[in-house]
Amino acid sequence: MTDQVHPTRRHTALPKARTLIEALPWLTRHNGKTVVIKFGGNAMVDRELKAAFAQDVVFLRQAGLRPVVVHGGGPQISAQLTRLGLESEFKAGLRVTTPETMDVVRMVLAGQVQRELVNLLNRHGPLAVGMTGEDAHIMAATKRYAHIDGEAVDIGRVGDIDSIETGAIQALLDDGRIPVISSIARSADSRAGADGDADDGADGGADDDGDPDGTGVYNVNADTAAAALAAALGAETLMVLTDVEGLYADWPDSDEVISELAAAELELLLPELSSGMVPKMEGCLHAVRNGVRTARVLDGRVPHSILLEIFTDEGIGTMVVPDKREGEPAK
Ligand SMILES: Nc1ncnc2c1ncn2[C@@H]1O[C@H](COP(=O)(O)OP(=O)(O)O)[C@@H](O)[C@H]1O
Ligand SMILES: CC(=O)N[C@@H](CCC(=O)OP(=O)(O)O)C(=O)O
Repeated sequence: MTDQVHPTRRHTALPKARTLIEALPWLTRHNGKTVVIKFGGNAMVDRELKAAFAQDVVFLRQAGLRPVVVHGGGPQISAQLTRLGLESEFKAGLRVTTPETMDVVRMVLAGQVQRELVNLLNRHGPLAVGMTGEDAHIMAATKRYAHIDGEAVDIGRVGDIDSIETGAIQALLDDGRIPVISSIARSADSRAGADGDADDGADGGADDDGDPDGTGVYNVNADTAAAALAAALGAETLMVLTDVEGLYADWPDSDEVISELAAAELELLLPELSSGMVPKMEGCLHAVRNGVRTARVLDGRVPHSILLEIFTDEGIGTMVVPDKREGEPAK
């Protein structure tokens, strides 16, 4: 019998076959499971990287998972504010959001960043559908304060997730689509037929949050939104793609990445964290404490970081796992 495959071709194809086989346990374990992927604005370095991200997400979908994308866009919002001659100010990692800033946040997240990701995903088929948390009442929020030195500081129309309605997202997933969600929420106080105000409307639409138009929308940090969504959807995994390799043990003095930590360990570490890592790690903690099996912080600047995570036995970045209950066997 003659050999059907040329020996050289067989030689080069073998490592590819091995790589695919290596991913089999991960793919089998995650088959039919929901994975929430947060793509941070800082990780969206260039179009090529964003296209590679889109390929990875489509790969997961074609491999039988239910991926949901939540995107950020902090640097993109800041750039647009600068173009408009407006300042960017952050407190405890959260953007101080005036009504004017809120308009820009909404415009950039829903009109620019989300559109680009939907466009890149849909090059692979009619898969992605973009929505904000306002759509179909997906996310409702209440006013969030920045906690600085034990004080609650007013940072405008920044919201904390109050409730999530997963119906629209589940319907899209059931239909084989990839939901792409912008982290904007309606006010939990806004009622059908009301003016979106938490107050009685006697001030002509303004409320205590500085929302003169009474639109009743909140700017939610994208890490916070992704974590809340992962928990509400009962996701298997939350992947947070950012612009560092993971959580550094002693940032900025050292770049030693913490590869794994349990929820209780992370809780102890939280007060020492700064800037963008605060909402990120708070989000990971929230996710694993609310049913998500693992939360990972990955370096989104590395092309195909999602696939690398899957195809690397020990994984990459920082993994947060739930606390092991006494008597529970190791997983
Ligand atoms: N302990 C830490 N480990 C890693 N990064 C940290 C740490 N503390 C603060 N950071 C900062 O957090 C940033 C990531 O958060 P952020 O800028 O909000 O990113 P993204 O846009 O992806 O959400 C890093 O670039 C780094 O400057
Ligand atoms: C309240 C708050 O800070 N909202 C963020 C929303 C976008 C975001 O979180 O984007 P990244 O993930 O790229 O940081 C902001 O206005 O920048």
